[in-house]
Amino acid sequence: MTWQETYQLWQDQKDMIPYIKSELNQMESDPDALKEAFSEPMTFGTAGMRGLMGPGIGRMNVYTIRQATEGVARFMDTLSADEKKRGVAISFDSRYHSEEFAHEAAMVLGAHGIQSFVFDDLRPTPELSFAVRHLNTYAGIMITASHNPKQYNGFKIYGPDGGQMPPVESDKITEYVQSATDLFAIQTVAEPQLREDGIMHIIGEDVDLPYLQNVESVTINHELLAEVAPTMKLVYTPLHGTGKVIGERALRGAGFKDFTMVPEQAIADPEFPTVPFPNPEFPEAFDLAIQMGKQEGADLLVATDPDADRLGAAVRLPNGDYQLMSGNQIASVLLNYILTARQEAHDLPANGRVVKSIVSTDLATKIAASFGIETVDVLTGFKFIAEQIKNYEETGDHTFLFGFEESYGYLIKPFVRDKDAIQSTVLLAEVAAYYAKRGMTLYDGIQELYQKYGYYDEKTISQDFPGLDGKVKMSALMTSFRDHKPTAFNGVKVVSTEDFETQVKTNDVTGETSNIELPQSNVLKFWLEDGSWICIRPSGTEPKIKFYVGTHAADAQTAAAQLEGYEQALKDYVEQEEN
Ligand SMILES: O=P([O-])(O)O[C@H]1O[C@H](COP(=O)(O)O)[C@@H](O)[C@H](O)[C@H]1O
Ligand SMILES: [Mg+2]
Repeated sequence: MTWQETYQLWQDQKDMIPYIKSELNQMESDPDALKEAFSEPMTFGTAGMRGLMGPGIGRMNVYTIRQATEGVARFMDTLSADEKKRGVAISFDSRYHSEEFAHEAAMVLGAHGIQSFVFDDLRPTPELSFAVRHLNTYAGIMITASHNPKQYNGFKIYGPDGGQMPPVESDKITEYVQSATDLFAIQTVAEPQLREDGIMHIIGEDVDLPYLQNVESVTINHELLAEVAPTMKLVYTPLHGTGKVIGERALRGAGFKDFTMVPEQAIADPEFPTVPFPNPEFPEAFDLAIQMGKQEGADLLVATDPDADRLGAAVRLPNGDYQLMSGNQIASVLLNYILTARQEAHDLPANGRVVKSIVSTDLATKIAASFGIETVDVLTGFKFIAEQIKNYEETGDHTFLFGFEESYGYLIKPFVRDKDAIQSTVLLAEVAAYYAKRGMTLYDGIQELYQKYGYYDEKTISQDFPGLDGKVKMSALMTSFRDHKPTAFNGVKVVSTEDFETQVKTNDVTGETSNIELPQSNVLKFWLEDGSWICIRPSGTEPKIKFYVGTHAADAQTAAAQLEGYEQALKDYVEQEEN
């Protein structure tokens, strides 16, 4: 079907939901938007299905939510009766239509006789992952577009282990989703009926409490907490999202009493009115927290994204200014603290493993190695970290110690199988307390690690490519990197290249090749003669290409200069290829 035919089909629908109908009418004057919305269906990317909201098969709306859930339901219809009976846990964030989409999903599942357990109000993504495990449901659905701009929404899908489904599973679901071709014929059962029949259940405090108990279990040094936590000054911002209730309770539970929430940002608001993007990766996310921190004299500022799986932090410097920490830095201090504590307690398993993505800092690998612990690199997407944990559990070969991604995602304990900004906030506050006791800040802590292991510096640069046209351009740029493969960056030779699409690693000096044992993905990683690396991949959650650079040196200035040189070389290359 051409996009025009699909569009016509939508226009011809007699009983379309009125607000979607009027949005459709408004789109008429914008042929580009129409083409984009009606050309290609939504697909599963790094973190489920995510896209702009609006009418069309390529947009997030009630009909595409019904279609995605119908896919899940058809898949569950193929399970054994016992498995199917376990049902699906559902949560949602503070975005426009999130609650509505969550309830639509329950109504579609209900039409298949599948039980749903829906949160009574917004809850974080990690709590949904926890709920799947705690309630022993067979799947989970989280309605969120995480930190994306307000026009977006998404559908994260979880398997029985509580992890986001890896490609093999999500491809299976996709087949079922695609089999539901008539979006307007998908059956739903009204909510009152579902509740009366005991098919739809509302959950809330009954999951909050055990989740918070588990969160408390990530704290390590209770003596230290009793001494330092009550007087440590913190500022917390949930950036208008789901962290507000749970985050506060988690911090209090760990003994942190002296903290303030940024009041404007403690209001769940789909407009995200106080930030350009509700993403702790962007320094602007900290503007209000910094103002408040200065008023309160706070030691530590923490920010979680709208679905509370990402965590950013800033620490007070002696001059009263605040220093933002990167995801890699936060992960490094957390990891070092965990390994040190476990070693001191003679509780560091020899088969322990740290799991991180291929675009995250090698400092972690170095820290872990100094404790005799191996680090495993996986593709971008926390689902791949969850997949490792599941494997370790099934085989008993390894013990999960810590997982993280540079994009502000960390997991300490596997009672959640996705990145968890709530448990990470609590442990990071404890680590801050530990340094405070030594007269240091978290920032001093990372400097100490650099002194010991070398200065690691990383940067992620994104270039936006919106629209259908953007997809073509991104693909052309990736092709350029393959066809006109750079041989050096800033005069430093490329010594090996990993192409995760062909799953081949090439030694560029000898020409030897070897296989990459990771799933296929459109990612390129160039390794340079000095141990630095440059990685390029289209984002799976936003219309952009991400360029990652990682380097290290014996001192901070050299590392920063190297990073700058590689960034410039990369920009020059892209500019040249684009012209
Ligand atoms: O957006 P979130 O917080 O759900 O996070 C999601 O997207 C991030 C960015 O992915 P990409 O680089 O493909 O855009 C991933 O690192 C993460 O694992 C995934 O859960
Ligand atoms: Mg998120």
